[in-house]
Amino acid sequence: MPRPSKSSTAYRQSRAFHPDTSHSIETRKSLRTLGLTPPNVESYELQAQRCMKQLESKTSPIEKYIYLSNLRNSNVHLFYRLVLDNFSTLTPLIYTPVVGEACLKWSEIYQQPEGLYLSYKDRGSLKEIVQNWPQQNVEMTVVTDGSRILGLGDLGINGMGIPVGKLALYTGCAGIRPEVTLPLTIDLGTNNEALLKDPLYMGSRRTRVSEREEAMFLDELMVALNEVWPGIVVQFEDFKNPFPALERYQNKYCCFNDDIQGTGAVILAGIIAALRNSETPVKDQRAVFMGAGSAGVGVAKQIVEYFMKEGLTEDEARRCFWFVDTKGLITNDRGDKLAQHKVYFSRDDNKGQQFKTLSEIVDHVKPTILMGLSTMRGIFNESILKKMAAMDKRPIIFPLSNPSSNSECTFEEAMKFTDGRAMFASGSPFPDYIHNGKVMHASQGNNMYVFPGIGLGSILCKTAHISQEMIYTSAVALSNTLREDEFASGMLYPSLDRIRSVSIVVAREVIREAQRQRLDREPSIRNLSDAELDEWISTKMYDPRKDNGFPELETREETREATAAYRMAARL
Ligand SMILES: NC(=O)C1=CN([C@@H]2O[C@H](COP(=O)(O)OP(=O)(O)OC[C@H]3O[C@@H](n4cnc5c(N)ncnc54)[C@H](O)[C@@H]3O)[C@@H](O)[C@H]2O)C=CC1
Ligand SMILES: CC(=O)C(=O)O
Ligand SMILES: [Mg+2]
Repeated sequence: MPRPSKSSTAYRQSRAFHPDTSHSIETRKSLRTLGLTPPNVESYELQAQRCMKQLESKTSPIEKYIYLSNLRNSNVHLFYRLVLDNFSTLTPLIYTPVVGEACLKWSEIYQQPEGLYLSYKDRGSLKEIVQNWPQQNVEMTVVTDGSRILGLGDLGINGMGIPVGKLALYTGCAGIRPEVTLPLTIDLGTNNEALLKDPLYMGSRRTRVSEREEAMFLDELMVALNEVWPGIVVQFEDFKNPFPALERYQNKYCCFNDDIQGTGAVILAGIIAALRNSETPVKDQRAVFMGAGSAGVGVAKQIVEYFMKEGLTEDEARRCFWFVDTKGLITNDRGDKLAQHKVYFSRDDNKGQQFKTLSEIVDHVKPTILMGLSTMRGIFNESILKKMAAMDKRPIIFPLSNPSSNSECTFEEAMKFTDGRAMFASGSPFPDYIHNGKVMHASQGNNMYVFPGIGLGSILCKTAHISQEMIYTSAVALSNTLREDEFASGMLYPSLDRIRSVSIVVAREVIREAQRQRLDREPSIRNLSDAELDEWISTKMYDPRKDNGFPELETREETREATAAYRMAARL
């Protein structure tokens, strides 16, 4: 992941160069931007103060989202510096939950493309269109078909907010340079009636293509991306049915599915931490999963792997899980044809009984772990939470659906109805809650803790593909970053304020696993110690605190070239 060289090409490729009030007079002179900004040279602190004031003046979350999008598009370095310095405050505005609202309103709030759109009617020419992207070098893309955006359903191309938000976190959390990231939305139609009728909707006005047509489209896309940018890391995001693509591509290209694998890894890390506080041994854990989709199954499979490492056979591990979907508990004799991904966890020990409601299922299973990946706000109601608290001293309760409006319960509900005993993690952030005079902090079990490090590690070691072992390793690495003081205060994940150092550890361990499996193609880092590797990784990370858009240049020729390029990029 090379930093842009000081040459003009790289600078022409940088996304958002605008005259910046932090540029020195010398820089302004050499850029010939003197006079194009107010005269004072400002410190970052002053710029940040103004930005935060403007942000605070916006009264609704969506207005704050729009403000921050405009800032990212007009002064990328200032935006990322602000994000890094105010991570916990700004992440909910650029990612979940507010990105959910942004996607719902995308047709109305649209101001700029934000990424690349490829339509079904473009098939046969995907490579040509991909080459229209103005950056020459792209190393990381997040692609969605918009068919399952968070828990909000099929939003068609309005799902673009998700690749944009995820890639902003790649830059914020893992220092992947913004100009090498590509938000990508494929427009394969939508089955969302309201969108099809909305005159402002900007996607194809057709229902979704068939699974087979989508598969063929993705085949062409993967070839196109890899021909234009060999080795590009592809993150699949928010596909309604993501399993076939993952199976087809995971050993062929450098790619992974965030909802299955990233979520699996991050929740495993939370479970590893929670089990340290549980009095129930691993072999006696019983997990009820509300929701049997890509995330639910991805999470459970990852935990099965962990339980096996803890000494259980695969069958013993698999039997610790009970899955619930819209039709109730998933059993072999329920009478419907199960989707392929549900078969592995389907129960055969229900003795002909069928269980429909979560309440019945909780009574039947007596779970120690309750996972929510169902998009069903409030399904972990007072009665369910009280049952969990009655059965276990420290019940593990993870309402993971996004955005907050879809969460199976809130932090407050979980604390109130379990008398503050639940070990809790949610997909979207929840405010602190005071229970019996003690401030309780909600852990956020969101894949944002791992995908940036997985992507960074994969890019840096130039892995041939992203193996399941690399994903599993990322979970263990994340769990190892939780400090004892954090754990003692009830947190299951490290503080988001040190997400960059967490991402370095995740990236390092991902690289180590790629090296063990000989998937890596960066021999120069094979013999580094962990400390040296961490240092090397950190030198490769974009740091907006050190980069305000224009480098110190050594020669007159470099300055002349970079100036010309800068002016072109800024359309000056
Ligand atoms: N915390 C995190 O990092 C992540 C959270 N998620 C969230 O998890 C949720 C699910 O995502 P996916 O599994 O990818 O979606 P999906 O569409 O593949 O699966 C949803 C599952 O929920 C079940 N479901 C829906 N309504 C139900 C009801 N009334 N009763 C019982 N089950 C019901 C469906 O049958 C399906 O099995 C979404 O809200 C998503 O935002 C997804 C990935 C990561
Ligand atoms: C976080 C995430 O990937 C989701 O909710 O889909
Ligand atoms: Mg997702």
